[in-house]
Amino acid sequence: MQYDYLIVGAGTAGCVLAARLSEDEDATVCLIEAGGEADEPAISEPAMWPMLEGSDIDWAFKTVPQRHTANRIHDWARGFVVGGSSCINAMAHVRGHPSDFDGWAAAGCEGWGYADLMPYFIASETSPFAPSPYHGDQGPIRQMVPSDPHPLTRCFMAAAEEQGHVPTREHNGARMTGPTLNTLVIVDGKRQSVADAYLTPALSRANLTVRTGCLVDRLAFTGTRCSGLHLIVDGKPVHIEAREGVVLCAGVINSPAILMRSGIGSADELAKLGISTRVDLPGVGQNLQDHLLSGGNVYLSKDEVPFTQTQHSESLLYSSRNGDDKLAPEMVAACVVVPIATDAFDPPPFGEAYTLMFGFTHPRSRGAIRLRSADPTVAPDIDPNYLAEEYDREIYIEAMERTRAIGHSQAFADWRKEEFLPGVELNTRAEKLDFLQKAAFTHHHPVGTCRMGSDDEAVVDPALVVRGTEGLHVIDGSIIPQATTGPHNAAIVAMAERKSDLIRAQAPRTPFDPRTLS
Ligand SMILES: Cc1cc2nc3c(=O)[nH]c(=O)nc-3n(C[C@H](O)[C@H](O)[C@H](O)COP(=O)(O)OP(=O)(O)OC[C@H]3O[C@@H](n4cnc5c(N)ncnc54)[C@H](O)[C@@H]3O)c2cc1C
Repeated sequence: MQYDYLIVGAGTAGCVLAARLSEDEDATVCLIEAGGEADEPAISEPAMWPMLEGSDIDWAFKTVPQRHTANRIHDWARGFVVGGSSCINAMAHVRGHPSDFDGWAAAGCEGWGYADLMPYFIASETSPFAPSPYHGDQGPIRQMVPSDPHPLTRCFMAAAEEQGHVPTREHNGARMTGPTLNTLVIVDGKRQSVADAYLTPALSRANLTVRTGCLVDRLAFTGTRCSGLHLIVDGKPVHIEAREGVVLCAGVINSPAILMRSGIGSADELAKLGISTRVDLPGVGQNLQDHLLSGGNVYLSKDEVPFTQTQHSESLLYSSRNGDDKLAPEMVAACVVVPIATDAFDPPPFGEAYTLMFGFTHPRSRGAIRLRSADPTVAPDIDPNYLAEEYDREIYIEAMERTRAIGHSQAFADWRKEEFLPGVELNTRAEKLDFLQKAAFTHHHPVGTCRMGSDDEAVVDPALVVRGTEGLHVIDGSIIPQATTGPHNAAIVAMAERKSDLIRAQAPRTPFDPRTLS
């Protein structure tokens, strides 16, 4: 079997690539996915997303015990289905702060600054905020803002304002900082995955093939050129060839794992597993970083809490220490209309409590993905190294204190019966940290393990080609050099759009910064 392009992974990035590359009728494209079709009905029900964790469409990864979170093992969900993690995520559409992308560009990722990506953010969306220089109204990703917000959502935004946070119209426009309603990827009450938005409309093209149930083991090479893939299909090895190139879109855990199984990684580490080195690239799998949330600041409610009309979390508050929106906000808080706690605590029953979740946006701790075996069915070691850096611990404590102040505000007086978690005075720094170590959980935003850059440690260059190879591209959350302020789905879509232009040798869209208009 031979195609022009092989795309590994039908997740957020893979669906965009498959749709864009197959626009060229002369190019044959095969999209290869380990999971199955997205036929689980709960995928499209926005309120059901927490139930998808641990289900058949989740890879259900686990971290190694985390030294700085009470030696707890953290569950890491990742979509194992056409649509990937966009089928199981919380549907929040947050681009990130302009300085996130400008920081990447300044660090050697030429072409990936805010102005470079803005035309792609705009082209990828149909926004309720259009017309606006910040937004588009013709793109595949259709968004909404809750029209009848949950009563606790309204309280949260009023309480944040009471605490001095100036409201903002939306998170993806002129100012990110401040309480506002979440922009959500929900259409007519149903989740719109990136597969729904990009892949489904392209499926009738004769030059596009989607193969599900195919686990990519490793890459095939002719010299330094990546020329195909070795797959496992129904337990049997299958080889498939690429004339033009292979695009890895297998996500933050599996893209580096596939590279390492193919001999691209640290020569020393590969040798320990009996894998011969093709390219000695020690950066593969390194630079793992993730946003931590906390479950949390939980309150017992005076009245029964109504069930969500969307996905339980209709508002977000990004905030910074100095209130200056020119810099990326360091903290995030959200009002979730159900009780949320880790297994270190017994949460109150549904309907009787709500949660103010909080976290920090720019972790400095770095971890790694490491292969445990050359066998593709063995999950790698996942070590995010949570809270290893002092800055992360300090900002986490600050985020908790600021969020508790919001929770104790007058605006919540009609709902707040009592604080359930932490629920007691945490006086010393050690007490606060002890609580957070037990309450920490992932915000589901790991990135960084095939970092792009121009330096020797980078895995891909700014064209997103794996260093030391030809015809081998990576585009997914793994290439992000530093986490953005928000979740990453919107940024990965925009980056995948731009990468599609690069692969097709089309000139990238003209950079545009709407801030220069005001
Ligand atoms: C529970 C949860 C909630 C989240 N909430 C939000 C949110 O509200 N907003 C937001 O912006 N982001 C959110 N995210 C994060 C966001 O969904 C991800 O950052 C994004 O989808 C990642 O895209 P990707 O292309 O990097 O990888 P993925 O979408 O994970 O795609 C990778 C694909 O590759 C396939 N694959 C992997 N290995 C192989 C292999 N060896 N062979 C074949 N196929 C393979 C996988 O099955 C998968 O389909 C959330 C994530 C989760 C899990």
